[in-house]
Amino acid sequence: MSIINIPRLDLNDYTQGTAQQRHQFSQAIGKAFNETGFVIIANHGMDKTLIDLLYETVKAFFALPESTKLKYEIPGLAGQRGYTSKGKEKAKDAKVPDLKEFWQRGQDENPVVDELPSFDEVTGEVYRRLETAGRELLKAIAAYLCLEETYFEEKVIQGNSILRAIHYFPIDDPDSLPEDAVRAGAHEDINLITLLIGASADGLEVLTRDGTWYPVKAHGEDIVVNVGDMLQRLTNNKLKSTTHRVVNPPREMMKISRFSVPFFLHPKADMSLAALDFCIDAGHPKAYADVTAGEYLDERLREIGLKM
Ligand SMILES: O=C(O)CCC(=O)C(=O)O
Ligand SMILES: [Fe+2]
Repeated sequence: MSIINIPRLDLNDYTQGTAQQRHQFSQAIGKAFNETGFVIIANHGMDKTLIDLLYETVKAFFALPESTKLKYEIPGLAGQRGYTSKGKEKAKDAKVPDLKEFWQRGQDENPVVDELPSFDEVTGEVYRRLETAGRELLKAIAAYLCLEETYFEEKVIQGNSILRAIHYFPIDDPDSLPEDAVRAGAHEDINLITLLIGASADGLEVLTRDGTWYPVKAHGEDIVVNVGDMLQRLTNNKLKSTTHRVVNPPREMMKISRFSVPFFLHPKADMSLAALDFCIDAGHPKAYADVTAGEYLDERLREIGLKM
């Protein structure tokens, strides 16, 4: 039986807590990121009303006719803004694309959805709240690493973070699917950390160190936060970017859509991902070549089929 410990932490302990609570929060998130790469976070700054409004808005977008959605699929942007249609993105080593379509918004230059007047405002508000929560989490991680608490601040302010609203679309005839087709194939996230707003249905699983898959479920308004490859590179594998996937539901539930909204916290393109000195020693030789976040993002977008 695989043992996996995904602790639930209260972000208020860090943002409003005593010195001791702040220290405990940093140690707990660091330990979890060191062991499994995942935590559940409560009190992240988004209430139920905003999350419900977000899902309502996102569902309304994906319910638009395909021809309307395709107006917002903009060539040359590698899916980094606007709509990405079915069949475009696949996990790096997967043979077939994921069973999903999605919308991505960034810091600025986001296309406006003419058909849904509140779409930009609602997704923009969620973007800003998750960016704020993410910056606090990075402060706690910096403290765990014995860096200045503000180490990540100038690297992520006005960074390339992406809010992605995903629709795992209904499948009317599961027999028509290629054998390996899944909602989201096994992958690691590219960015520093990911903040995932609880999905509308089960399916998210993480790969434990002994090679078994373990379901992750956030309750209520809690969010799931995990380490991405950029933070793993920076810490020379001290913090783990754990493989995860979204499995298909049982056959009879394939007709039901699944929605989720991850926020991929990215730094600015010029941040160096070269391993921190103190993460390299005889037992932990330098594992990765020095690259910038921008170079690394480009390479990864090519691998998943979003960039030519
Ligand atoms: O839909 C989910 O629950 C997770 C999605 C995910 O892992 C991703 O988009 O990177
Ligand atoms: Fe992911």
